[in-house]
Amino acid sequence: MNPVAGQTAGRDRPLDLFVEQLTHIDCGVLDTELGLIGRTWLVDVVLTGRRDEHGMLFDFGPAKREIKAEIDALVDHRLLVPLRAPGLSRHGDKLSLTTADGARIDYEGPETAIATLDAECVTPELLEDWLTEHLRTLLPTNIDGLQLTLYEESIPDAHYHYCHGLRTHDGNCQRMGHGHRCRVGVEIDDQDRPDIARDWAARWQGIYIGEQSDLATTDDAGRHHFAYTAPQGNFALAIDAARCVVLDGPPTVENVADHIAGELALSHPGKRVAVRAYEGVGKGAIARRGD
Ligand SMILES: Nc1nc2c(c(=O)[nH]1)N=C([C@H](O)[C@H](O)COP(=O)(O)OP(=O)(O)OP(=O)(O)O)CN2
Repeated sequence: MNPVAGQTAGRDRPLDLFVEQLTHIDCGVLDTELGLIGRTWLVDVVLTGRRDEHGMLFDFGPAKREIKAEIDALVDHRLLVPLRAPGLSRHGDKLSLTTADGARIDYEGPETAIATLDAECVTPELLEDWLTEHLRTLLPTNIDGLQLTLYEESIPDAHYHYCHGLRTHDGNCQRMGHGHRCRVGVEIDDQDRPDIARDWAARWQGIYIGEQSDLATTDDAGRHHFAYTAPQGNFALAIDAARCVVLDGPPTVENVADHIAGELALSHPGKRVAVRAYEGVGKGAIARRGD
């Protein structure tokens, strides 16, 4: 058979196009069991369809750009709210969650900072289905299948989850209550110390990192009330003070790394301390003391 004619005829055969780690979703999640928890999910995408006249299902350039942009717009740097979660109530911009252990979290933020889902609990599987429904309309007509897979970065050792908001950030990081799942590494006198990193990570599961100047008050129930106004709107959060770390400056990853290094320098006097803190996947800051 003429090979060119064969390729043209073969265009009717469906096949899959995949993009691994097309994007990362960094978000906060309200959860009846866990309270406010920072999450980072990697996203793989598989498209199923038939080749067009260029021999492609969907040019990687626009495919990656358009799908990532839509996922970012829908959930990245937002607080994900499962509207049927036990203990959750919503009045306008105000959300309140009483967790399974009786702690109460109050949150207020503009519509652009949250994503509401008709669910009791936010899971990667639920988000895969929800995002798939929203993304279908973007796809060219030669594509009839879309499969998203959300999963956590494989981190063999220490990692923690936190939420925060960077009031002065000109992008979506200004949204209070978005979060991350991050690895952390510690060296003392140039020796890797996974045991110390693990101890630190164990204390930082599900924390909120705030800035002192955004801490308006602490109430009689022991909750910190953070509040600020950023370009996207007014944000407020009331949450158990025991789940908060309050920094002198903005909760950037540089300041987080420096905070951990400072604490470790106090408990390891005379030693060289290095902390490698991540923010989500593949990026972060290294802070050193005692050099
Ligand atoms: N030097 C720093 N820059 C930024 C910090 C920081 O701590 N130090 N933090 C942020 C935000 O908190 C944000 O959560 C991280 O943003 P990023 O992952 O870059 O977000 P994007 O969605 O824009 O990037 P993608 O590559 O699309 O995931 C911002 N900057």
